[in-house]
Amino acid sequence: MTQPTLIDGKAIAATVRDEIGRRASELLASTGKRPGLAVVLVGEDPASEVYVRSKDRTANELGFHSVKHTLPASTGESHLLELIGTLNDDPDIHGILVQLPLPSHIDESKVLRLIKPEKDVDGFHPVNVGLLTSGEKDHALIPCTPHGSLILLKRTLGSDLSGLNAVVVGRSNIVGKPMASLLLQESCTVTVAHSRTKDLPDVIRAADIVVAAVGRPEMIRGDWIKRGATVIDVGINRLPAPEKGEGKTRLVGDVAFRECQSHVGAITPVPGGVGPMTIVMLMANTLTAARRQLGFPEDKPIF
Ligand SMILES: Nc1nc2c(c(=O)[nH]1)N[C@@H](CN(C=O)c1ccc(C(=O)N[C@@H](CCC(=O)O)C(=O)O)cc1)CN2
Ligand SMILES: [Mg+2]
Repeated sequence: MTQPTLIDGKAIAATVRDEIGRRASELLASTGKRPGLAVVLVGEDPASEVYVRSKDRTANELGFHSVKHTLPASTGESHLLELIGTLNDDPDIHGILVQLPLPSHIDESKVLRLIKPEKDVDGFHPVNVGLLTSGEKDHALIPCTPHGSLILLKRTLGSDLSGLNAVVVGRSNIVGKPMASLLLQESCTVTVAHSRTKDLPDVIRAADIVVAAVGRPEMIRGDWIKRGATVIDVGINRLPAPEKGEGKTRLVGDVAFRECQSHVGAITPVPGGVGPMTIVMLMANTLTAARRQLGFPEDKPIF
């Protein structure tokens, strides 16, 4: 049994992060300014708290100006909108991120639409979505998880993905749809599969590239994946793990990892695959946003 290539998201994220650090230092030397990031968390979801802490810490480690706004779950929508307005007007803040999900009494799309598109480092504003889907991605801010996933694919398969059959499983605004747009722009033949797709195993069996973003633990079985395919598992599902002790949990992806090992070409682990890329691409977007706002846009996108 040949071992598949394990796509090491942690190691690849570290190289991207080094490059961001270098470019942030250059920016500081030429403008006296640091990229500024504001991260907003509403509520006490433990996973969101971990992600927000990690974003704030990474920004600080890179020498960015970083502010964290932690608001109680009872925060009213108008209060959150007011905070976004203040951050939109703050010249030291180049990137604004509102951690999702928001509490159910807040209209998520209303909040995301208020963020200035040039500060929308999540790439969720309709202006950025439009730029990405209309083939103007060099002027957009691209959602972090799909952008990071594309970098993992290119580091694994090389920069030319044209003609490959890609199946994206999941049609969310934050992963599935932007991932499909990115792969289409790489001239892949793209299929977006979802909960209503007929004969899902057979659809996936045709794929050279599988991007799994369904949010259902190990839903995609090993025998659905063709020999030699590259698998990007975006799923992060926390399951009880009593074998590790009382109350303990373990993380699994959307793909049954062990069933794939005998025949896939390359696969991302969970954890340690796509997750670390999400955080680092947020830093890349913050740097890009800062350069544009300070009048130093890159000649071409950094990544
Ligand atoms: N505003 C946003 N909200 C959310 C996003 C997003 O991109 N923007 N994505 C997810 C959560 N997320 C970042 O916010 C995120 C998820 C996972 C990881 C990560 O590094 N995962 C690790 C495992 C971590 C663990 O042990 O729990 C890994 O996969 O190795 C980073 C960021 C939803 N919300
Ligand atoms: Mg994400």
